Order: sequence, then C-alpha cells, then structure tokens
Amino acid sequence: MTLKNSYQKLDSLIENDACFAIYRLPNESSPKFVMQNNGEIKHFYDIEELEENRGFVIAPYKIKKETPVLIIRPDCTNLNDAVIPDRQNPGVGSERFKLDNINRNDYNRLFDLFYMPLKDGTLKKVVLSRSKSFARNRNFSPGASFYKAMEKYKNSYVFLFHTPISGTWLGSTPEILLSGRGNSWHTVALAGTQYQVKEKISWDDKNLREQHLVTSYLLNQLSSFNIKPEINGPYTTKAANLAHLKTDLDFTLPENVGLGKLIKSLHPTPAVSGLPKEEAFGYIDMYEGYDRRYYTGFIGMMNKSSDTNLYVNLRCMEIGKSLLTLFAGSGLVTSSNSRDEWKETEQKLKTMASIC
Ligand SMILES: C=C(O[C@H]1C=CC=C(C(=O)O)[C@@H]1O)C(=O)O
Repeated sequence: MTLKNSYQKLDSLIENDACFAIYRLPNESSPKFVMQNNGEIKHFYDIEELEENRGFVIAPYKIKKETPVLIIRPDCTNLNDAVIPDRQNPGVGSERFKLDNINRNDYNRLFDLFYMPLKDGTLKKVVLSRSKSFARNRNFSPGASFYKAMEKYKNSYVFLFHTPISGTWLGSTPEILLSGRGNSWHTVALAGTQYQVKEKISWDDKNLREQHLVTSYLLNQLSSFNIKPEINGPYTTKAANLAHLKTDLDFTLPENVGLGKLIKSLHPTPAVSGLPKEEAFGYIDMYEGYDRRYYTGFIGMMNKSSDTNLYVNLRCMEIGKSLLTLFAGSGLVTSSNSRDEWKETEQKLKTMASIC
C-alpha cells in the first residue's frame, strides 16, 4: 500500500464511521493499526473495569454519560485488510465547538480565578487549559496529517483514532501514563515547560516545583499499593518545539494489584489536573468553562498478557466535519503569571497546528 493509499483509506474509515486507531510508539518506524470490525464499541463508566480488557483504550479526562471509557476490540490489525463499513459518519464532533475561542482578556480573567485557590493555599497546583477552534480546510486529510506528525515528532507517541462515540482525534503526546508487561511497569512525572529551547537548558524554581509535585503525587499513589519504584530524574526531555522535565518511575507490580485499580489511582495526574487531587479536579470542573472530553484523558493499547502502552492525550486536536479544535494547558503554581502561561499554551497549540 502506498502512503497516499494509506491516508486515503484512513480518511475513508473516518468518513464511514469505523472504530479504529492507528498509533506509532516513540522512536519506532512503523505505525500499528487496530480496528473493530462489527458490533457496538464496548464502553463503561469505571476505569477499574479496564482490568480484564484487551484493546485500544480511549478514556476521557472526566467520565460522563457522553464521554465513557471506550475500548476498541482489535479484530483487524492490518490497515490493508480493513474493510470500510457501509455507513456514514454523522459528524459527532463537528458542531460541538463554536468559533468563540477565548482571547487574552478572557484568559487573564480565568487565570486570576485559578490563581485564587493557589494564593490562599487551598490548591498547591492547578492546570488551566483551553481549546482553540478554526474552520477545517477543504483539503485537510486526517490520514495525511497523521503521517506528517509521525515524520515530524519521532520521539512522541503519535495517534489518530475514530469511534462513533468519541469522534476523531489526532495527537502527538510525550507523556506516558503507564506502560509495561508482566510484572515490569513504568510511569513518568512530566511537567515544566520551556519553549525557547537552547543547547544548554537550566530550570527555574517554578518549573522544578511544578514537576516535583507530580513526582511526589505518583510516589504517593504507588506507595498506597506498597510499590516502591526505582527513580531516575528529573532530566530534560524534548517534545516537538518544547522541553519538559521528566522523572522515570520503574516498578514491579505486586500480584494482588489489578491494573484497572492502579490506573484509576494514577489518573488524572497533577500534570493535567492538580493537587490536592479531588479539590483541583472539582475546581477545574466548575470554573474552566469548557468540557475537556478526551483531552487530558488517556489512550493506547492495553493487553495484560503482552504490552500495555497508555499515554496521556496531550498536544491533540478533535477533528470535526467543519471545525478543527486544538487543546493545550499549563500547570499553575503560586509563582506563575498569566502572560507566561498564555504564551506556553500558544506554543503547545503549535504541535498540532503545524501539521494541519
Ligand atoms: C497539560 C499539558 O501539558 C502538561 C505536560 C507537560 C508539561 C506541562 C506544563 O508544563 O504545564 C503540563 O503539565 C498540555 O500540553 O496541554
């Protein structure tokens, strides 16, 4: 199959409302494909139910009736063999977002609102995010953009998926939520951002603190399962035009700990939500002003008996029939200011904007 045929086929699968995902693991050369051939896609409302499942997982930031956890059964794993279903994509995502993107002034107001609980000590960290929609160009091809992203972002996890429930999403994320096989597992604390990436990068206290909070959260969640990971970091890692701070946590999964329970306890990490966990989650839900849906959720193949690779859904966009919507957020701590955080989200939006 030529590259052109591959992306045309991916576009047809979307147009005909198939349940599929194509993804490329960091530093691998070829993508992997999974598609459910028939039947309704399995969906549920409790992350713990992932436990016994095998397939491509699509989990939202917040589970709701409209955004359940989805799992694509891997009936077909070769794009060449995929049969295009005989139905039409009604375009679930297309009219969801209007072109009323927030501007700098709206953002400043939101920043002030999100800064209040940091200032009075109710929250230690909170992630403020936004979406940005624009009209879809007539020539835009999701399939072609997937291959462009694969070429451009070699060390990220690049993905494109469509299901009738989630709509179509494309992204290139640097953040692992959980990966591993057997009893050997891995997670990362990824936070702190620089966008004028120089040869020699040094990190200020604001970024170090922001990232340290994620590491200590993960250690805390893991220790509730009696897991004591091997820690490596923090060190600088690059993702597209950005640099982040990263700490690797490697561990053995005790026999009595279910994967579903573990994932439920990790998600959402303070890299996308905040601390304390419940309070920050509630604050975002109340005041952020839009529904993140599958942005800052997690995605990827889950298979207890072979490899599991779950990534946080970042640097992504939702592809509607007439609109494309990009998403980006940044972690606020007491030393944050509105101007820098706005600029940081503008830079993060570029990861996807530059391959549209
Ligand atoms: C929430 C996002 O990034 C997270 C991951 C890395 C660095 C982040 C930061 O510096 O704020 C965020 O925690 C996003 O890209 O939308």
